[in-house]
Amino acid sequence: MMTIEIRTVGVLGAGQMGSGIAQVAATAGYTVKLADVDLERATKATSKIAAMLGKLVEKGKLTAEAAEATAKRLIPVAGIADFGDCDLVIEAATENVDLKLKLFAACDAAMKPDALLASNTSSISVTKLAAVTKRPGKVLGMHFMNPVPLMRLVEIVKAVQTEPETYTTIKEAAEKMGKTVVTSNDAPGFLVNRILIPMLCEAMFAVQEGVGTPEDIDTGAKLGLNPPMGPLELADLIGLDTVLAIANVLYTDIGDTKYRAPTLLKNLVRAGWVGKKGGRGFYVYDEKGQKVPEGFVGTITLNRPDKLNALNAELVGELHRVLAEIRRDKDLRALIVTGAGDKAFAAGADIAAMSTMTGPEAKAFGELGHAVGAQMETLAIPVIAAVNGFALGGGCEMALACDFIHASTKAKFGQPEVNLGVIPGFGGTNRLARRVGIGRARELCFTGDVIGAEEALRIGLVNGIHAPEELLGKVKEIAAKIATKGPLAVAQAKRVLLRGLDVPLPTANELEVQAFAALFGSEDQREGMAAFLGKRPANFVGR
Ligand SMILES: CC/C=C\C/C=C/C(=O)SCCNC(=O)CCNC(=O)[C@H](O)C(C)(C)COP(=O)(O)OP(=O)(O)OC[C@H]1O[C@@H](n2cnc3c(N)ncnc32)[C@H](O)[C@@H]1OP(=O)(O)O
Repeated sequence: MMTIEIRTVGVLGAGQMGSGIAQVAATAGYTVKLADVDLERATKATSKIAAMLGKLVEKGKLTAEAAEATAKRLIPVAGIADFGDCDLVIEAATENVDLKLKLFAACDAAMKPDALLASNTSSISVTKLAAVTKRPGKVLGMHFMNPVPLMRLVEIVKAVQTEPETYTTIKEAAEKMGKTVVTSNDAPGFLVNRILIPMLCEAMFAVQEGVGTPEDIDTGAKLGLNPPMGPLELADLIGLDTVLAIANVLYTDIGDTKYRAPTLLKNLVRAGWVGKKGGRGFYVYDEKGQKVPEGFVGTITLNRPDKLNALNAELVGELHRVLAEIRRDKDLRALIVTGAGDKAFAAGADIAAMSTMTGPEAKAFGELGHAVGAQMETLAIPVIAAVNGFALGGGCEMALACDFIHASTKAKFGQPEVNLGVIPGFGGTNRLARRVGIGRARELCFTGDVIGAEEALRIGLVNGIHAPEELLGKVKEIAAKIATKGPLAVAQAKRVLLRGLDVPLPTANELEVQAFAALFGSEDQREGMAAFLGKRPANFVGR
């Protein structure tokens, strides 16, 4: 039987995998039509690939001429309808069986009869995909590894219906793209994921059962077994949603409980912590995809949930002690303050305790709260409030003493002290006025009104609001991002921003100039600028 000669390759899906496949196919000399849900996405991905090629030129791995010719071979298209002249289409959409079946039927309808159709699926039955087409003999699996341009393997998966000529042609195409081919029959997980996914899940079971930390598990695997990355790092790179989808296919199709997904994996995916692409999985990543070192972000939890974390002398005193300890910790780069339970950050100073206080006792209590506020404001590291519920009275005041506030959508803020015949006593009146303006602060303090998260966002009391289950994760991401920056610079920015509030602008500007100059000559200033010029991420040490 005659087989088609491959000149034009269609790639469906312009995400990480599809873009990688388009890049290696174009580099191999094929004309590549790249499609996604719309032309805009395909065009964006094509530009990104061109930029990647540019980087290879800078690194001396590709000539400028070759990069230009490769980029010219990449054509973004509006959709599947543009695949009519393609000799081979490689589908690289999300790992979802219903979606892939739909896309396969649509590709089949749009493509010329003798063209070949491949799926980059990592687990879905290729036989099932072939069966929805009118060309089942011309269908097979072409499973590239991530990142496609760097990974040498392509796993070719033969559907039951795949004709030998289809296999041979695709194998040659994969080899032309610089890949080594292994061949698998159509079975759940094929060859690579049949081995890999249970291994990744086993590492997750070990975390779930408390056998070891993610760091120890990854280090143990790397140094003991010699793969380039640990199983949890790899799971984060693949995407935890993808790992879960494949684990579910293995479990459902093979029917053996040894393939079940760990609850921990399911929960991380439910939380939206899908790994590197989402900024958080087993590890936290900054916007450049760099892993943020653990231990740089601390969390204080106000922990008296049966009283909605109401602040009595014991709790405020403990807070004072812990903050003094944090001040001595040279490793911390950001601090989060939040409340225990799902109802309150802190519903105020403890009314029962205050109800019997004399004037001097109230003064001492107020001064303790002020001392805590001052500690938070003058720490060298940023303090972020993650307000997970009620932040009333003293609770709102504690949040205001933090550098900035993020809140859950069900958070409530207010200074309701006037209802009790008193006024804020932990710095709330003046900090609230500085945060939201004197008029709004007056209204809140005079009426005792309690406002919701949306209103708090609108008036600038909080910087962002998030679904309750996402709040802490989002705040940790922000703290983790700060932890990657120059600690001395962050500390100076915090100091100048705070002190600048209380002095005339010329004095504030003078403070800024002094702080700016003081940073020069520090290791971090030299490192930050050298890293930029060297086109590499900076590694700040806080000196
Ligand atoms: C020197 C002075 C220093 C600083 C000045 C600061 C002053 C203040 O902060 S004054 C307090 C301001 N806060 C308030 O007025 C809020 C009081 N709380 C409430 O209005 C409600 O609890 C709520 C609307 C926040 C929630 O209502 P609900 O969902 O119905 O919960 P409960 O009321 O049943 O609360 C559960 C539990 O927590 C106790 N609790 C709540 N807030 C406080 C508080 N501020 N002080 C002491 N205890 C508090 C509440 O009594 C319940 O306890 P029991 O289950 O034992 O009854």
